[in-house]
Amino acid sequence: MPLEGEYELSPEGWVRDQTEKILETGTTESVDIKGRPVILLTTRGAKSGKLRKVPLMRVEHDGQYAIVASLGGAPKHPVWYFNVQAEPHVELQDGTVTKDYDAREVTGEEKAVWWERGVATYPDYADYQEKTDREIPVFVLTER
Ligand SMILES: C[C@H](OP(=O)(O)OC[C@@H](O)[C@@H](O)[C@@H](O)Cn1c2nc(=O)[nH]c(=O)c-2cc2ccc(O)cc21)C(=O)N[C@@H](CCC(=O)N[C@@H](CCC(=O)O)C(=O)O)C(=O)O
Repeated sequence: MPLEGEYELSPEGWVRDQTEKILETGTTESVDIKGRPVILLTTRGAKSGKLRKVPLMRVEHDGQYAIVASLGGAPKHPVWYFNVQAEPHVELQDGTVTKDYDAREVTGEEKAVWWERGVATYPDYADYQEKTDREIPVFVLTER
């Protein structure tokens, strides 16, 4: 059951541009970061109830995805992290396909495995973790 409601795009210019391009072209393959693939996550705003669309790096394994709340190694979690904590039902678009997922924050050994997969997909994640004391959270998404 897809998430219903009006959505708002990021106020962050370059992110908004990439999100708009994905929406215009209908595929996440229309954008990339340093040649690495991107997915589009839709979350329910924890306060506004609005749908929030955020592009994230594509980290996939056997049909499951990881979403990494890196925010470039900033000291604070991205706002979408709190949205997903509040409402784990999210939508993820990969290419032209959008499906519903349940998000679960992972820790310990399970997180280590997914973190490696993330760094293998997008090496900058390792640099981001280096530059902050904040432990960068990871959610694993399982299709509903
Ligand atoms: C700027 C802020 O965005 P954010 O949710 O903190 O997310 C910051 C970034 O993570 C987000 O811009 C990502 O898309 C950036 N980003 C990545 N960010 C990552 O963290 N990890 C990635 O792997 C990643 C990859 C990526 C690839 C392409 C691209 O274009 C962007 C990429 C935002 O949208 N704020 C809104 C509010 C958003 C919101 O969810 N509001 C909640 C209220 C939340 C609250 O106040 O508690 C609501 O509606 O209820 C605003 O200020 O109006």
